[in-house]
Amino acid sequence: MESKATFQRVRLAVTMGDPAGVGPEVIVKALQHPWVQTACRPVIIGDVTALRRAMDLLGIALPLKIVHELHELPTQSPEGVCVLCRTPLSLEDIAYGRPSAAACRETVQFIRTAVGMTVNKLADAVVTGPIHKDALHRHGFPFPGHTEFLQDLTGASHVVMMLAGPKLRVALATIHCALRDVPERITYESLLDTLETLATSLRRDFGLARPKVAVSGLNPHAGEAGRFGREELDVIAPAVNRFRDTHPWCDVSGPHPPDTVFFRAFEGHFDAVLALYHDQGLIPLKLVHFYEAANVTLGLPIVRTSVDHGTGYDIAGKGLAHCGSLLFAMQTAVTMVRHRNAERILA
Ligand SMILES: NC(=O)C1=CN([C@@H]2O[C@H](COP(=O)(O)OP(=O)(O)OC[C@H]3O[C@@H](n4cnc5c(N)ncnc54)[C@H](O)[C@@H]3O)[C@@H](O)[C@H]2O)C=CC1
Ligand SMILES: NCC(=O)COP(=O)(O)O
Repeated sequence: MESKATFQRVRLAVTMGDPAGVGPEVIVKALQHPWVQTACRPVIIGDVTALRRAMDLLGIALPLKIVHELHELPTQSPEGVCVLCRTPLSLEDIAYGRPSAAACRETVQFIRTAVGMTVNKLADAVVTGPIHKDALHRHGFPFPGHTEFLQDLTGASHVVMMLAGPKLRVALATIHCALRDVPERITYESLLDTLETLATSLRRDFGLARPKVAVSGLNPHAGEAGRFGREELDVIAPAVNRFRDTHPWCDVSGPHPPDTVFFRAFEGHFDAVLALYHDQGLIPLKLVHFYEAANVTLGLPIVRTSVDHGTGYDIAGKGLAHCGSLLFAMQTAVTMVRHRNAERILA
């Protein structure tokens, strides 16, 4: 029989991501970490050929417990690493940096399977490895990325992308769109929706009873009283004021000058910054936390975290990829699951 501590390990459905990228390598490296052995029970959902190739590359021999169907998943911690691999790919299918149609098809199935497992309580959270968006799109994947695919799979009404590191959390008001489309996408209503999802998650998933959220401005110096742009006066400040009035439990402020708000958050003044577009938020985040940050989808009925990096085709197969982001993504998922469980018990 398993000890109580083992029984309470959080079950993570970890997708490999693109087998032609760094996903398999970072998984093999992360699985060796002592924290993984004690705090969680990962099931790797991916391709066993790619996993074995990564182990050979790194000179790391992990005992594998390979299953092909969900009903074969062990109900207790198995000896070795549990891998769910439905259709093994050939080495030709997964040449580094050259994802085939078969690999792209499987990559999407990994995500679908992990979400299904979590929705059906066979896992407590999904942790995703990196996918190559352009490769998947070329093979018919209709979503911009995981975030929108997971929203569709779970029927969530509103989701927000947040990247979280040890000292800085950055949520995004817009995600994958051209810079020229950003201003028109930042509306009073969209900001209120994003703040609602962000603040609710900081409270529920991260245990912050009164989260401090800073909203960034869009223009230099947050518009300098309208001289460098009017979005702050016309849209952002009214939304922040409205949210503050209706959510006394959230300490929301802004719009702040974008050039200093991330530094202030890094110094501990805020729990999260709401950035208005992808690179406004992710450049500072990755500058300070690239090897130790997770991407988190807020607003889903399930917990989902991810690595913060992409497929790294330029280094795939060289053994250079750092596994810190995957480890942090797994740790963040465990933290979120524990907070959600505690809330359920208290409710
Ligand atoms: N979580 C996900 O699924 C993500 C997927 N992507 C996708 O990945 C693809 C490639 O995107 P890029 O912009 O080139 O970003 P990338 O993160 O793959 O690579 C950027 C740079 O970081 C390095 N790098 C990446 N992962 C690393 C690791 N674990 N350790 C050390 N260095 C690492 C690469 O060698 C490269 O120099 C794109 O299709 C993009 O959409 C990008 C970010 C996240
Ligand atoms: N820049 C973050 C990113 O591209 C990850 O997107 P997603 O696949 O998690 O939606």
